[in-house]
This record gives sequence, structure tokens and C-alpha cells, in this order.
Amino acid sequence: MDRVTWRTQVLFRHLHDPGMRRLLDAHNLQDRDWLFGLMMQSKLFCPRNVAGRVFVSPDYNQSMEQQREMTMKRIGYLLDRGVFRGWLTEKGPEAEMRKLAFMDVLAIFDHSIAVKLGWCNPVFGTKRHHDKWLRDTENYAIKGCFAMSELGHGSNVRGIETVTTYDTNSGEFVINTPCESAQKFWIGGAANRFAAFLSPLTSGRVTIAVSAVYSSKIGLAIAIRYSLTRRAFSVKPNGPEVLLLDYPSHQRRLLPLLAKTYAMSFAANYLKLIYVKRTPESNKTLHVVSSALKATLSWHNMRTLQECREACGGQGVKTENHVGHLKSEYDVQLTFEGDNNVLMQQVSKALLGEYMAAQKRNKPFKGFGLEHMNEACPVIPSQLTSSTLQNCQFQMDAFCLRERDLLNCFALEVSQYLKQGQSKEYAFILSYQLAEDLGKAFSERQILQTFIDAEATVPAGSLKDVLGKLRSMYALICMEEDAAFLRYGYLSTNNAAAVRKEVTKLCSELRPHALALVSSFGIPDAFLGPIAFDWIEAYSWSSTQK
Ligand SMILES: CCCCCCCCCCCCC/C=C/C(=O)SCCNC(=O)CCNC(=O)[C@H](O)C(C)(C)COP(=O)(O)OP(=O)(O)OC[C@H]1O[C@@H](n2cnc3c(N)ncnc32)[C@H](O)[C@@H]1OP(=O)(O)O
Ligand SMILES: Cc1cc2nc3c(=O)[nH]c(=O)nc-3n(C[C@H](O)[C@H](O)[C@H](O)COP(=O)(O)OP(=O)(O)OC[C@H]3O[C@@H](n4cnc5c(N)ncnc54)[C@H](O)[C@@H]3O)c2cc1C
Repeated sequence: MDRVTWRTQVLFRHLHDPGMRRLLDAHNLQDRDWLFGLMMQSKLFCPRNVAGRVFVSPDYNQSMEQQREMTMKRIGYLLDRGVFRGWLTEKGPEAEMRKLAFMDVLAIFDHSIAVKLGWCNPVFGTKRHHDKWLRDTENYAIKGCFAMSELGHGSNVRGIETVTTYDTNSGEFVINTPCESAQKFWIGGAANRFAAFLSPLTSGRVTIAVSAVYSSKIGLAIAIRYSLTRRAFSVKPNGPEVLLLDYPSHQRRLLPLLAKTYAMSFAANYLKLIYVKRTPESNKTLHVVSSALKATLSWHNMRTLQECREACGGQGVKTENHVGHLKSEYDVQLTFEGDNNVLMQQVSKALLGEYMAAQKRNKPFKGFGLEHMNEACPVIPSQLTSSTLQNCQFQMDAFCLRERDLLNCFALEVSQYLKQGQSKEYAFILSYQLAEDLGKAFSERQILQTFIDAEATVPAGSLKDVLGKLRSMYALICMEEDAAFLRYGYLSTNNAAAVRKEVTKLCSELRPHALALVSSFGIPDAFLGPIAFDWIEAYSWSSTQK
């Protein structure tokens, strides 16, 4: 890599706008940096010096038992420094947001420690149980686990077969496993009458959704930094080789994913807020939104990591460059805490329920953000100019039109099956394609709304201008990628061509900001990999012999 590029990189590194980091991380920035520092200063987090730069990352070459042992030692180190103070015993949004911030940071270091901390100490029950168990659980004096899934049933919780009866004589619960398929399975850390019983699952879905976004950020920070120093092929004889991110094709592979990651970062912050401010009345909405975002953000993460891994070529496969390894670590998030496809059914099922209720009571739509359906149906202009395409009202109109039409079609199809004599459950199952389209439309409209809300908090200026480009990139790449826009006629083929052209234009407009945008992720250099920096130095013969 030529020195000029590298010097520019070093200069550029501090050009990221601290305001953008504040907007993305949104809360507890000082707590986050404190915890990053705690991890970077301890040998337990495997600091490694590569060409004068320190990286921290678990040693994934250790055996499972060794890795488990190291995870517990790291937890002990963090416990002694008060990281878990109040996690279970302090109530209220402030304490929960601090815990969520720490979970974000821990997940950036290692998926396993975050899962261990986030899930393996659930304490359900009433005040009596909490008074007795929470303090010792928070101090890791006792460890719990959550044994809901069974060999025969995971998604279908109604189907679990274990039977618990209370023996009044002995004052004990008798837990009976009536058959092989009832054996408890997948009990994390092992070694709950229905909605209320399931609502504790929501906290896990919130933390999975948020951690998935941070995982995407790690992948993109590494892949985009690498694409700003890696060169391949010249375009004229004896000319310099071209920087990867100067190839329009490479921009098209990474920059729409960058825009989506920004959008989903705002959505994740919104999800945390509605979670910490939950009430019994908001439980259902929280369940539906957390189901939609857990599925959408974890799917996005896997797609982003795959693209970033390929964008780094062979270097993306090396464990120390994280991207390939993150794919295997985070794949499970599409399944545990609720299979993504099953959770997306919860979304379409709830929207259908709201639709039927509004029709039955002949009242306006209320809830799940469906209030837009009480307004006049949006009209998409026949000619889409660049300024129209980048206009947020047009973008929201297009997303609302898609959601409104799909919900109407879905409800109609289900009612037709009911008229044919199908049961409600089977009518729902047969209408799965519209249900899936609707779940996607709901999720993407939610995400766009949180982007627009975050953008509105930023005063006019260069930061707001870049955010506007990112929001347009998010909205337009969603329109380009979702066949529903053409299939159901929300966009004409000419309009679709205009959308595709505008995405390419936005790639070239965002290209100059790429390094600043990934530097605003709030992830210290030590948590990235060598190829994000001076990789020739990192892999030079002299460095590798140390
Ligand atoms: C780096 C990592 C990040 C940090 C880590 C943090 C740690 C935390 C996460 C990590 C976890 C690691 C270990 C993994 C643990 C697990 O996997 S635990 C087990 C998870 N299992 C599930 O999630 C099971 C999925 N299935 C279900 O939840 C249910 O079966 C169902 C599909 C939702 C219900 O289906 P069904 O039987 O058809 O009933 P419905 O009619 O659809 O629902 C009944 C009503 O209940 C409402 N409801 C359902 N769930 C909830 C909920 N969670 N909260 C609130 N309300 C809920 C639903 O909306 C229905 O309401 P009405 O329509 O109004 O009746
Ligand atoms: C690493 C790990 C840790 C875990 N930790 C825990 C834990 O601590 N506690 C706990 O209780 N559980 C835990 N689980 C279990 C986890 O919650 C279940 O794996 C998850 O809920 C999915 O259930 P399942 O594996 O039975 O898959 P299934 O429900 O059998 O799903 C298999 C496939 O069927 C599809 N499918 C299911 N239902 C439908 C439907 N109605 N319509 C269409 N398609 C459908 C799904 O989309 C999926 O593709 C863990 C799992 C793993 C992998």
C-alpha cells in the first residue's frame, strides 16, 4: 500500500464527526468507553500486538472447555469492577439503558460472553422470589438457566410436554418428563400459565436485535477500511492499481449495507427505548415490534457479514480479521430466542388482528403505526426525478402504500379461505406469501420512521446532509430489492429503473464519506482486525517473526 494513502488514512481517522457517533450509540457513551477500556487493559481479553497496534479478541483456537473457563474468568473480572451492579436489582429506564449499553460493548468483544450474561440468569416470579434471588443472581453467587425448549418443541411453545404439578403434601413442584421428546433441550447456562409467560423472551430479542447491528458495524468497519487501502488491477497500461472502493461494483456491494446498518441502528435504539419504558398495556406492541426487529436485524447482519467477508477476499476468512468468524458466531441468532420466520408470523398475525378489530368496531386503525391507513391512500408520481426520489415524504408514502395494500390483500385472502370453510389457523397458513410480504413491509416502514425521527434531531449542516443521503439510500435500496413494489404495481418499470439509477448515484455521493461513516460506529480500533489498518506492516516478514 502506498504511504500517501496510509498517511491520508491516519489523518482521516479522526475526521469522523463525534456527533454522528452520539447519534448512533445514542446513550451511555462514557459508560461504553469505560467498559472498552476495562477490557483493553486486562490480559484476560487476550491483547495482541500486531505491528505496533493492539487488538483484543478471544482465542477461538482454544478448546470449548478452555473458552468456557475464560468466559467465566472474564465475567469474574468484570463483576469485581462493578460492571453488573444493578443489572437485576435496579429498576427503571436509566439502569436498563446502562445495562443495554454494556451488553452492546460485550457483544462487540465476544458473542458468547454477552449471551452468557444476557440470558443465563433469568429470574421469573413475584416480588417474594425477586427479593430472595435477585441480589445473589446479580453477583453471580447463583447461576440460573431458562429451560423452555424441548427436543420435540422449540418454536411451538404450546406444544411443550413437560408437566409440572404442585404436591401440597410435600410443598414441592413435581416436574414430569412424560416421553423422550419432552426432554428439556438447549438449556443455555444449564447445565415459565401464555403471553405473560412468554414476555420475558422479549428482553432477549431486544438484545439480539441490537447486538446484530453492532456485529454488522464490525464487519463493515473492517471491510470498508480494507477497501480503502486494498488495490486490484489497473485500468490503463502501467497505471496504478485501483482502490477496491473506487470500483462502482464494490461501492454497490457495501454502501447500501452501510446505509441499512445506519437505519437499523436507529431502529435498535428505538426498540431499547420502548423496552425500558414498557408497561402492561404496551406489552403486545413491544412483542410485535421486537419480533419484527429481532428477525430483520439479525437477518441483515448475516447478509452483511457474508458480503463483507467476500469483500475482504481471503483475508476475510482469517479469524483475527473477525468477519468470517462473526458469521458462525451470529448465525444462531436467526434461531434462538424465537426462529425468525416464526416471529415474523407474529407480526402479520397481529396486524391482521388489528385490521379485523378496526373493521369490526368500525373505528380508525390504532396501534402498530397503522394510523397512516386512516389517511387518504398515497399517490406515487408517474415521473420520479432525483429530488423526488430523495424526498423523505415520497419515501414514506411508498412504504405506507406497500404496507396498506398488502394488509388489505392479506385480510381479503384470509377471509376468502374462511368462506371456503378453512379454519382461521389454516387460512392464515395458506396465506403465508402475503403474510411474509406484509411482515417485511411493516418492519421496513418502522425502520424508515426511526431514521426520519433521528434525522429530525440534527440541525441543518453537513451531518444532516450525509444522514439524508443515507436515509435515501436505505429507502431506495429497500424499494429496489423488494419485488412487491413491482409485483403489486406500487412502482412502474420506469420508476423501478429510476430507483436503481438513483442508488448508483447515491453510492458515488456517499463514497467520499465512507471512512468517516464507519469511524463513527464508536468501536475502538482494538476491536477490529489488522486488515482494517496497515496490513502490509501487520503481515510483513519482520512483524510475523515477533
Ligand atoms: C451477542 C448476543 C446479544 C446479547 C445477548 C443477550 C442475551 C439474550 C439473548 C440470548 C439467548 C441465548 C439463549 C437462547 C434462549 C432461547 O432460545 S429461550 C427459548 C426461545 N423460544 C422461543 O422464543 C419460542 C418461540 N415461540 C413463541 O414465542 C410462541 O410459541 C409464539 C410463536 C409466539 C406463540 O405462538 P402461538 O402458540 O401460535 O400463540 P399466538 O396465538 O401466536 O400467541 C398468543 C398470544 O400471546 C401473544 N404473545 C406471544 N408471545 C408474546 C411475548 N413474548 N410477549 C407478549 N405477548 C406475546 C401473542 O401476540 C398472542 O396475543 P393475542 O393475539 O392478543 O392473543
Ligand atoms: C445455541 C442455542 C441456545 C439455546 N438456548 C436455549 C435456552 O437457554 N433455553 C431454551 O428454552 N431454548 C434455547 N434454545 C432453543 C431455541 O429457542 C430453539 O431452537 C428455537 O426456539 C427454535 O425451535 P426449534 O429448534 O425446535 O426449531 P423448530 O421450531 O423445529 O423450527 C424448525 C423450522 O421449522 C420452521 N417452522 C416452525 N414452525 C413453523 C410454522 N408454524 N410455519 C412455518 N414454518 C415453521 C421454522 O421456521 C424452522 O425453519 C437454544 C437454541 C440454540 C441453538
